[in-house]
Amino acid sequence: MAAAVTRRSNALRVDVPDGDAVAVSVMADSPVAKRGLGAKDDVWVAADEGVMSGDGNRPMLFRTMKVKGSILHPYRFLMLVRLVAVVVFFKWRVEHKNHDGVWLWTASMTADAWFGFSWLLNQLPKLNPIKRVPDLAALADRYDDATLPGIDVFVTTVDPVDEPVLYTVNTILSILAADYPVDNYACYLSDDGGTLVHYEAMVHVASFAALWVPFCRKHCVEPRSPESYFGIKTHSYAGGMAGEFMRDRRRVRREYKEFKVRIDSLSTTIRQRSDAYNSENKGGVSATWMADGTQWPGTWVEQAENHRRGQHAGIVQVLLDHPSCKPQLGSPVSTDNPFDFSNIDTRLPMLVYISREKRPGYDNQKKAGAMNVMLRVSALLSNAPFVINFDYDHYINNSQALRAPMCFMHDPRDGQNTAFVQFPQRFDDVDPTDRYANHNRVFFDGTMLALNGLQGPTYLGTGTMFRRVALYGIEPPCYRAENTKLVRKTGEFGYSTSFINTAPDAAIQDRSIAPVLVDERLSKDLATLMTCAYEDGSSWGRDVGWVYNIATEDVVTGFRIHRQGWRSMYCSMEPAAFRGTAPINLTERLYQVLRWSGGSLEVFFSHSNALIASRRLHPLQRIAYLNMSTYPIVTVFILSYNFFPVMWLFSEQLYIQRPFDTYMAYLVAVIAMVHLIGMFEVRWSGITLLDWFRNEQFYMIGATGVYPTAVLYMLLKLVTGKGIYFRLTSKQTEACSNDKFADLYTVRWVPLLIPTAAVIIVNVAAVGAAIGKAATWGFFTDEARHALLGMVFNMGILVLLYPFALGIMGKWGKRPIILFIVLVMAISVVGLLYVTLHATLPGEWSQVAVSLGKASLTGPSGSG
Ligand SMILES: O=c1ccn([C@@H]2O[C@H](COP(=O)(O)OP(=O)(O)O[C@H]3O[C@H](CO)[C@@H](O)[C@H](O)[C@H]3O)[C@@H](O)[C@H]2O)c(=O)[nH]1
Ligand SMILES: [Mn+2]
Repeated sequence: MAAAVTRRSNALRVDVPDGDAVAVSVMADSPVAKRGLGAKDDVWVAADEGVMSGDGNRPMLFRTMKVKGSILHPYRFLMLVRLVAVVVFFKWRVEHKNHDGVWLWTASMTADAWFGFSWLLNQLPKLNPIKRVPDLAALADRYDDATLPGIDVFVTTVDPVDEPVLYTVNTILSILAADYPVDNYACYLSDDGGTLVHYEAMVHVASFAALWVPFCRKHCVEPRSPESYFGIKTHSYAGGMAGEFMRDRRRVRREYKEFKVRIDSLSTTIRQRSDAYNSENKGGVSATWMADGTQWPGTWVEQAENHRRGQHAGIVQVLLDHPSCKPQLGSPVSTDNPFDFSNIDTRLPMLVYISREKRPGYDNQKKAGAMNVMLRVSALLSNAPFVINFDYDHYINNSQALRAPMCFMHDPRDGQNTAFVQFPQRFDDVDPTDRYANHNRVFFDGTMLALNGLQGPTYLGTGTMFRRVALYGIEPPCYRAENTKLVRKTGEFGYSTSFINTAPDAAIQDRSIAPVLVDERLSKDLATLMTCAYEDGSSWGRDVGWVYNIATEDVVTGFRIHRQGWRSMYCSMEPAAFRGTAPINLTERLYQVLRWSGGSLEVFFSHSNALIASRRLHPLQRIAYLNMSTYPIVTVFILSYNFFPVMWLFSEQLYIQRPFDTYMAYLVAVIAMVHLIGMFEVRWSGITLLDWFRNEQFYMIGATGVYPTAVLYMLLKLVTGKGIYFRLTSKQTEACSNDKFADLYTVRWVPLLIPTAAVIIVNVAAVGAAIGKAATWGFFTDEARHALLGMVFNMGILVLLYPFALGIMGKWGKRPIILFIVLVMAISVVGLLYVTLHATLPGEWSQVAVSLGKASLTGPSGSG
């Protein structure tokens, strides 16, 4: 297998222009081989790792990189400078209290204090970014395939329509074809919808995999999700059988097309079959029938008692048995087999379909609940010491990806105390300019590398490998007494002794998977573990497994693990380990951010508040979690500032702070410094300026509409005690239509869009009013200058909200010029209106403002 690890450098490049015609050209170097370890880097340098810890002959399995001094030192220095500047600014403001507008002054002082504080929370954890690169060659030297530990792979899905089955089957195929010893991992699909569609899709997957997986192995195909693989026009080919490769590829492609047709028609097939059975069996219920003529135990097409979404039995089906430990070579070419797999191991890893029991009256706890059931069920079937989880739409993009986390878990330095390895999330099918910052690079390449230098990245929900015992709530070895019991109190893990008995084995980190026989007793045990009632009175959802009652189960589950003193690692690898899809529709994207921000606040008001965590939490990690659970609050102040220009419409001049010019100078300085620091972050995280700018824009969009909603929800929850209902993020609903980005141009109006739209209107009006004022007073007066300075602020907001404006224009958004024309027209109308109204009713005008806010109005003479 070492051949797969050290790739050949003499690769063939196969161009597939169109259809089945394939052209091959020889390339000097495969791009895959070039990237990775040896690449020269002008930002990251190897950290001095001193003398190797642990026993001298265990090699280090990953390399640590830090930001080189010439970037890091000025970056840190700037943070300090800004801190001082903010303090000085604050002091100055206190010394220059605005006596004739005290309320406004006090409010803005409070806002600025919060801005300063939250900036500090956000900035402090970024003092020491660290990148870690797994060394797969070192891992291969140390562990041959037989000694690599077992892995249970979990995939979750709910609805075959909202979460298109095609994504799920590709995810599963990429897992089955991964480059990891096939008898040492198992793949589980949890289907929370309990539909026959998913089950039969898995039956088809199991049979198509018998072709797809050997094909991938034979020709070292990458990536191993067929949809992405066949979507790529150019392939680097690392094998020596170009001609055969092209023939095989063409055939597999044809088979894949047929496979897709079968998948697409599943719901029709099932409906037709069921109709046929149901008409035979007149008078009975309208059941949904399986291919073998039995009734499907899950949900039915025509929902019925015990067969509906929230009410059905639990199901476990082993679709592919655990393979034997000896390779099974395929057969050579023959009349009915066009593929030569005679040198290829054709075994497939274990594949299991699960749908947990659903009963009315039980909160199913969404993804967290599903994960916990998988954790228990897999314990009886494979009980691997490591588990990795994926959302239905996140496939393995780099077939080596399952090996990489082992470099961290088995490293002599802190491997034993590493609870999970998080990978960055990368996305396909995002519009080229990434209008809604779906790639989230600032977060994945900035924030996470910063945490990596502390106690480790947070758990992000998908693409994460866990140590099973860490999920069981066990403490890390560094804080664990020699013979700690795995189960601390009776009932903690629930009442199944079969399950509890698996725990000690799960703790053996080198354990491989031993096949089990699913007999009647085991089936009964599995059924018990899947019931809703199983968790009653146990610690599941709190101290054991994925954490419940928080809209974002991921951050809080990671937090519980960090709180116990475990660390985590962020794994950077090229090509990206996994890839997924992201919602490119504005409304869907906002709902996603709403869930994240609402979930964050819920964490703050729960027993998972970072302030009360034990001392095992790294001090800066604590600050990071504090930041993560309070960041939406800032919206209260941002929104107030954004609506503040309303005052400018009515008053001639209104000062938050005087002297106004000094105030502006300070303001510009502290804001500029934030962005200067941001530029350093752009530099060390390696993102583009566009990534950074999109992030700024989307932050403002979130802060005007989503975060306020999240804060409101949180207040409601605190008052009423009722949790938040968050719906599933549906992605790429138009995946099958001709326009790949059609979703970008669909507007779905929801109340969530209103506040941001209002902010846009207010600020457009304010720009108009500013121009109107300047025109009334003459452009070169002090007053006009102030009005125009304010206008810069309005324009800034509008630039940040630009993607939102495009979004609500729907398909008109394809022609941004329309937006500019509307903008200019709106500004002119308001400007003209101001001039005319000012000329006719100047007196009452100011009265309105006075009554509105008891604000101080400075007469034309009162400039600052
Ligand atoms: O009752 C449920 C609801 C969801 N899911 C699965 O959970 C995953 C998350 O999906 P979704 O709820 O749509 O959230 P996303 O916004 O797509 O996901 C991001 O945000 C979530 C919450 O922070 C994380 O759990 C995810 O891993 C992360 O990718 C999907 O695979 C779903 O199939 C279930 O299994 N059961
Ligand atoms: Mn997802």
